[in-house]
Amino acid sequence: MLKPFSDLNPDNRELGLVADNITVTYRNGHTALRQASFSIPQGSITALVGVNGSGKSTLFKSLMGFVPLATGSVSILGMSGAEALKRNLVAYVPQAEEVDWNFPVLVEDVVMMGRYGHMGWLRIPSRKDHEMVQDALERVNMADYRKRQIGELSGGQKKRVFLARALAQEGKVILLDEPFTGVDVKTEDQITALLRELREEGHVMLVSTHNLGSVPEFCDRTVLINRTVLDSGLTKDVFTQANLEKTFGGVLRHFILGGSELHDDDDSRQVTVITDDERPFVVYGEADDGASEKGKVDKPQEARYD
Ligand SMILES: Nc1ncnc2c1ncn2[C@@H]1O[C@H](COP(=O)(O)OP(=O)(O)OP(=O)(O)O)[C@@H](O)[C@H]1O
Repeated sequence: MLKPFSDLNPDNRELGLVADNITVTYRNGHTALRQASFSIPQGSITALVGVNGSGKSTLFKSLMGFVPLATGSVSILGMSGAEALKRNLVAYVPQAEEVDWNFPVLVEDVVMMGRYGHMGWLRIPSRKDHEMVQDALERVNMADYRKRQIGELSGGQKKRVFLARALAQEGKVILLDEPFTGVDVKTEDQITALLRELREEGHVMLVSTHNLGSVPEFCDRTVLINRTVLDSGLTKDVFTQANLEKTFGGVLRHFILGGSELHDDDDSRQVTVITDDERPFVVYGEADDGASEKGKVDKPQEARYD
């Protein structure tokens, strides 16, 4: 079990993650994020949603201190971003493409890397470090794989190992860059169940995803991004059809099923399927009904491309 937030100043327990007016310009002069601001409280899961190249990974890198800020600041659990990173409070689960899977390292060694910040400079693991690694692997159901080479695992298993590394680190803020890409539905469900548990324990999670259908299912908050923050807040307020169309523009696939394709009577209701090519976001109701039922479908069949 992870430690409670007892080591934090009691005045700061409510504060989660605040990005205030942050701008990131890469060395080639490209500004990937401009004046982006949002805030999320503790005990929440926030979806980070935007098209390819909209700056999601750049935002994660700026929160991790991997790229410098041209403007603005980051505050984490009431302290500066730099202080929170120094105190090992922020854990990062990278995109699969960012990891060199040919590097010969065992699963348990990857998870032990999460403990480095808790060890002395000789990096000799203590009994507690070994216990934390074992607990973390058990929590993601990967304990049986701990002596396996990381490169030999499936995509979903690798994701779970990196999630275990974040747990072993005891990060209070966990940044997950596309944790569901290349993952089957069972693993996705396991990961979302774990994220829900971590939310109950008060963690702050920011999850980038193209899996639009899963956002209303488990993310209580949403940040919409396209080189800046377009909107942020509670998912029920922000994750609307109109906002998604604004965020994705023409990139999104958009199907509408209605009339005789859906009903054998004169029912006027229709199903709107919005997809970024992973699991779609489905809106059911009258044509202009913003308060429609929302859910997921695995595969839109016989859909008319709109
Ligand atoms: N190291 C870099 N140097 C210069 N430009 C970069 C660098 N990394 C990313 N970019 C550019 O910044 C923009 C944002 O990229 P980023 O990787 O943050 O997008 P993303 O939203 O994570 O995309 P995806 O959904 O494809 O993962 C893109 O135009 C990208 O080409």
